[in-house]
Amino acid sequence: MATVLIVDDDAAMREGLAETVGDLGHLPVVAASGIEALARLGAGGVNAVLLDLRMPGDLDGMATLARIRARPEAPPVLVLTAFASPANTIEAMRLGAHDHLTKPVGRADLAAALDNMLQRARPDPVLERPRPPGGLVGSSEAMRRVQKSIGLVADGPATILICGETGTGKEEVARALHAFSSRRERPFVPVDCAAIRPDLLETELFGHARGGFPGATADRSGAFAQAAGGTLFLDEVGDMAPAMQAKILRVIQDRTVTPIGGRPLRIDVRLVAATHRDLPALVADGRFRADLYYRLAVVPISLPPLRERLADIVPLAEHFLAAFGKRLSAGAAARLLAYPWPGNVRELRNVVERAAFLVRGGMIAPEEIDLPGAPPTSTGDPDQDADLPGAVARLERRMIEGALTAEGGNRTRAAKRLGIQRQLLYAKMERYGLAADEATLSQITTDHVAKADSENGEDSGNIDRFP
Ligand SMILES: Nc1ncnc2c1ncn2[C@@H]1O[C@H](COP(=O)(O)OP(=O)(O)OP(=O)(O)O)[C@@H](O)[C@H]1O
Repeated sequence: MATVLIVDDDAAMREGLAETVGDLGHLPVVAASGIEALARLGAGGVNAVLLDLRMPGDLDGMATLARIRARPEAPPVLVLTAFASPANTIEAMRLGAHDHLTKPVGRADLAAALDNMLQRARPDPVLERPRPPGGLVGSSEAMRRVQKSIGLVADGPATILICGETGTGKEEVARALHAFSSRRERPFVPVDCAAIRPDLLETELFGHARGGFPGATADRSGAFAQAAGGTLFLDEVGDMAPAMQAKILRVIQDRTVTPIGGRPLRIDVRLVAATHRDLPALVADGRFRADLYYRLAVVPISLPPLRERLADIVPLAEHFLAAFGKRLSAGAAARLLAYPWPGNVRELRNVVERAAFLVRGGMIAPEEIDLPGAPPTSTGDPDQDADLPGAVARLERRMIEGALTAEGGNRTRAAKRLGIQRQLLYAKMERYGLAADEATLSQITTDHVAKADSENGEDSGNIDRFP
């Protein structure tokens, strides 16, 4: 049995969590604020902490997390929030959170997280001022995994390899790695290795000395020197010619670069590389050096294509439209959800920005979304749209929202009402961005559901207690 400190300013949530922690065989102790939590920790004996992020007062959840993790022998901290954002996910992981879960947290998820955190604690607290918010939009499971990885590795020295189809946001991830690292005040220098002629790439990366080759009339610093103290982003590294691959490998091994015709310089640069190619396949074909691959892929981060993270489509579109002060209609959102996005986020951005430029009103209608191969069809009433996948997606989303509302947020009963398995309901909620839909779910309180559950005599092992 472990002693688990629950820190939440919401009494109902605190008590609901305490009950579940007790049911799971542990001893819950509660604190209503960060100050109270620190005082309780000072008394000793706490094995793990469940921490709400959004708390009033000077010591909010993030500051409390930093203070807890700065303690000697800090217990592991699981962050729970109804307001997950890319920035607070990355920041919490960077500050040493064991994990970052969005409320509602199901009993099974809580049990698994507690088991896991009680088995191993992460040391190495990092105490620094808050970071700028990242530009990485997305709350799909895949994107949250990426955000957590960024938080875990941003401050370290490891070389990162980001893989993903074109337009999935690899450069955006590289920028977030830099923005959340201790190097953020220093330059972030991107170099697109595929866009620069092979014979010019060496100068571009390493620079040259005056007279280093005919026509070199002055010294020129390369990208490695320009990124000193910061991050060098080598995009499309899979397109690099073999000779250049050998040179980059040498730079990584020796931590020095030699400008053409110049003397070796020691460098302090964090290297982040990206490719849309299948590098292991290129290695197998002998077209990419295996030794360089292993040096680059110390920490691999994989970005799935947008069609596999449907929950990100509407938030991304809204994010791009917000710059124009415009919004998506439900019908337009349904059309975006039904399209496969071969060009990924870049294509989505182009499509919605084109609509924003061309539409005078504040709301983008379905027929104003111009998608390749899908003739715009609408009478203006979303229900009259002729595109079947869009209409089906819209109906499905509406039915799920209706069932969740009717069942007070209880997913087990909502799934029953809809006649589908609970797992399928979860998948669909994720797909339509309903899992993170605060408006729908965060208003439903713990005791409301706990009461409904007890009235219905549900098996508590199957019930999500924290809607
Ligand atoms: N998660 C995200 N949040 C906000 N904007 C994003 C996100 N992902 C991608 N974008 C935007 O989509 C566009 C394409 O992203 P990016 O250039 O990072 O993709 P990429 O994978 O590096 O593309 P390529 O393979 O062509 O180099 C950019 O305008 C970027 O700002």
